[in-house]
Formats: sequence, structure tokens, C-alpha cells
Amino acid sequence: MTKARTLYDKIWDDHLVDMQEDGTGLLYIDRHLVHEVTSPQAFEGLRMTGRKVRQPSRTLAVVDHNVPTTDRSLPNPDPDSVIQIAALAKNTEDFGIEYYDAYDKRQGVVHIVGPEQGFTLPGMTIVCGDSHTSTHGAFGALAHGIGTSEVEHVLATQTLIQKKGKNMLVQVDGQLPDGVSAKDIILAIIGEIGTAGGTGYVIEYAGEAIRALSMEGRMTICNMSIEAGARAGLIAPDEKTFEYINGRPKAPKGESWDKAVAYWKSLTTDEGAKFDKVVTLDAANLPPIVSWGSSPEDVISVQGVVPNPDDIAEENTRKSKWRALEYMGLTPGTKITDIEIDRVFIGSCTNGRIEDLRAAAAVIGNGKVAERVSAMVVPGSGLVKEQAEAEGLDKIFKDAGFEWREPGCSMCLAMNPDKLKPGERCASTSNRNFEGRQGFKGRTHLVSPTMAAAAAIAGHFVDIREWQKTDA
Ligand SMILES: CC(C)[C@H](C(=O)O)[C@@H](O)C(=O)O
Ligand code: SF4
Repeated sequence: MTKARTLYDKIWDDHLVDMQEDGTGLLYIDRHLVHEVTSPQAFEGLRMTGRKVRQPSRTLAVVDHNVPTTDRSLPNPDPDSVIQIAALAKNTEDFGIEYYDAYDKRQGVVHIVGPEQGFTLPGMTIVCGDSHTSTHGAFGALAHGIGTSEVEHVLATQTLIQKKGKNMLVQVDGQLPDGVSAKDIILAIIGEIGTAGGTGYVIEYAGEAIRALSMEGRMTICNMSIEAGARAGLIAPDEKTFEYINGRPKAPKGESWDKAVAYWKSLTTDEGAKFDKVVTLDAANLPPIVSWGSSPEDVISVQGVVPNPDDIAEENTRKSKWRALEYMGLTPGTKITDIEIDRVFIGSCTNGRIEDLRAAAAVIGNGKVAERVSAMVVPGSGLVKEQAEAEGLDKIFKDAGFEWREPGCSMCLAMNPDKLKPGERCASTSNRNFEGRQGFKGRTHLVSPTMAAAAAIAGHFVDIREWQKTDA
């Protein structure tokens, strides 16, 4: 009898080109996504050694981090971004790679664009010089974030050197209560296992609550696997996955589609396969989550209070959590719902998809963005933007006083003019609340799209479960 394997084991085995005695493997890479930040030196490396891109058709480039989200017919105000963007245009042209520039409606955050185009498919190995490549694992693909020297290696050889990670299962049972979303699940998991909890592992998410999620929700979960320290996140593909992919521009068609689906159906963890670590979570008891510190593990229920670091026995952790509170300008014991905010950012590869915008818009009703708040919605891609506009969501946002922007990474990491000012406090649907992430001395609270939209209107955090009741 063959050994029972996990989904990760299967994809690994199917792509292994060579295995050294020390456990170093060489993996064939099916898909390579490229953006402007981590690719310039890689292309330069190819040029200097006179090499070509091994399989240009397996590579797709898009500009996302540096693009302005304001009117793109106006000159880009940031000279560094202009250089960065021009380099990607030239490199993709010189090396024959398909490229979505800032004027292409398929442009957007790379991890939204890949799935949207059907470039991301189950069972594939997918890489990108970007940590949130883990997003693509929602399709049952083994998706690694890689560094710039590895980008060069993949461009030149279509392979990647990797040591195999360990298998972790995160089992999420039960049904999510109303108002609680995929974002709350993943924030709760990171709160539970910590930002180093996934180190050395590839996480497979399973269980009733995961199966019940849409593809958008599954992407939100896998997206943040990296914030738990994991190498990648995976969810076994199912009918929802196939339905999402079917008909996308780069998805297989006709006979190839049938063959592909037959293979994709084999992409599940075998009964009896061994996981090195198992974590369980009950979705039925999950509240909406808000982060209070400067790490994605610093999370608490919206009904909670800012924790007291003095309760932590370990000295270094205690000190670092005190520092986080100081940075965030918060005092232990403050009710989360009493924290007032200045800015709201709805967008990013975590929560910038159509379903996220629908959820956020549905919360608004006739509400208006609070006087003290400035709020923006940045669709994850041009296609998300187009769809949202077709549904009239842009109008709901604009009428309520939100800014409606062009697609890109935007204030997720502030590599463009969208930044917090020092001391400003933001309810953000993105994935990182590190110091300075959204602007120098800016303060980030990670939340779900509905929690962000409701906070924009209330001017402080609110429990979305109660909000829905009072707004009805
Ligand atoms: C700029 C890029 C390399 C970076 C990443 O790797 O994730 C960015 O996307 C981020 O989210 O911090
Ligand atoms: S949206 Fe944010 S997390 Fe995603 S790729 Fe862009 S900067 Fe990174």
C-alpha cells in the first residue's frame, strides 16, 4: 500500500525534479508572478549574464505597490515610483513577459490578479517575490513567497531550490456566526499560535467553517498564513474552486478542462496522512477580532479591552508588548469599542476583492463617514473596481463620504502617496500592523471589511454583530 500523503506532500512530489542527500529539493515552478518591487535586480542579473527567461508564458507581471490610486491621467507625483514602474515595463518588454500596466483594467494587486485571470490553478507550484503569495494556496496550489535572488533563479530556470517544510493542519469546525468572517478566523488563528507558530510548516486549513467559505474568504485565510510564520497555506480544491476558475481567461478549456478537473479532484489529504502539528478552532464561538498592537498576533475580541502586558510572565515579551502599546498610544483596560479612529482603509490582497467590498457596502446603509474620519476604498484590481461599479457599490461608498480609488496596494504598505500621518489611527482591512507600515508613526488596527466600514461611520470600533441588529 502506498503511504498516505497530505495535500502538500502530493504537490511537492509532483513537482520534485531532484532531491539531494541533505534534503534540498529542486521544484519545478508552474507559475511565476512578478511585480515592480522585487524584480529589477533579478532582471538585471539575467542581463549581466546574458540569460533569457526560461518560460516567459509561465510568467505574468503586474504593477501594484507603487502606483498612485488617484487619477492616473495625471503625472505620478513620486519620482522613485516612476523609475520603479518604468523598469518593470522595460524588463517585461525586453524579456517577452506579459505585463498589465497601470492603465490596463486587469491591473491590480498581484495576488488578486493571478486568481482572477485563471493563472492560479489547483495543484500548481506558484511563486512571486512577495510574502503574500501564500494567498494562492486557497486554490490548493503550493504558493511560496521568494526573495529577489530566487526570482532571478526562477526566471532563468523555472525551478526553485527548497527544503521540504513540515505539515500542519488547522482544523476550523463549526459555523461562523453572522458578522464574523474569514478575516476573524485567520486573526484568531494567529492570535492563538503566534507569529512564529507556523515557522517551518506548510499549513493546510480544513473543517466545516473553511469548506463553507467562498473562494474570496479562503484567499483571505491563506493570505495571512505568512503572518503566522508559515511557508505557505493550503486549502483543498472543491466544487467552489472549480466554479470560480471555470471560464477565466487563462483557465483550461474544453477537453483540457475535464482532464484538469479530474486531476484537481485528487488533490486532497489522504485518510490517515500524518500532520506534524494540529491546531483546532471552533468557528461557532468566534467574535469579530481587532488587533491592538504592532504584530498580527496582538488580537482581541471587539468586546474585549486592551490587555495589560504586566500579565505576561516572560520578560522580553512583556517589554515588547509594552512598547507596542506605547507605539499605539493605548492604555491597558481601554474598551476596544471606545478606541476612536482617524482613518479607514478598505482594500489590499487580504480584503480587496468584490465580496469584501460588497460586505463593507452592505453595512453602510444610510450612514455617513464620521466627521473625525477620513476613509478610502481601494479595489484590489481594475476588474474588481469595474464589477463594484456595475453593482453600484462605488455610489454607496461615495455617498457615505468614502473616497473611491484606483486599484493597487495603496495604504496597505504606503509605498505610494496613500499614507497615515504620524499618530493617526487606522482601521484597516490589510494584513500587517507593524510599526510604520501604513506611514511613519501611523497606528494600524487590523479588522474585517464590515468592521472597518462600521468603524468609519461610528468614528470608533463597534461590534458589527450589534450594529447589524440596530441598523435593521
Ligand atoms: C514589497 C513586498 C516585497 C512585500 C512583501 O513581500 O510582502 C509587500 O508586498 C508587503 O506586503 O510587505
Ligand atoms: S496589498 Fe499589501 S500585503 Fe498585498 S502585496 Fe500589496 S503591499 Fe503586500
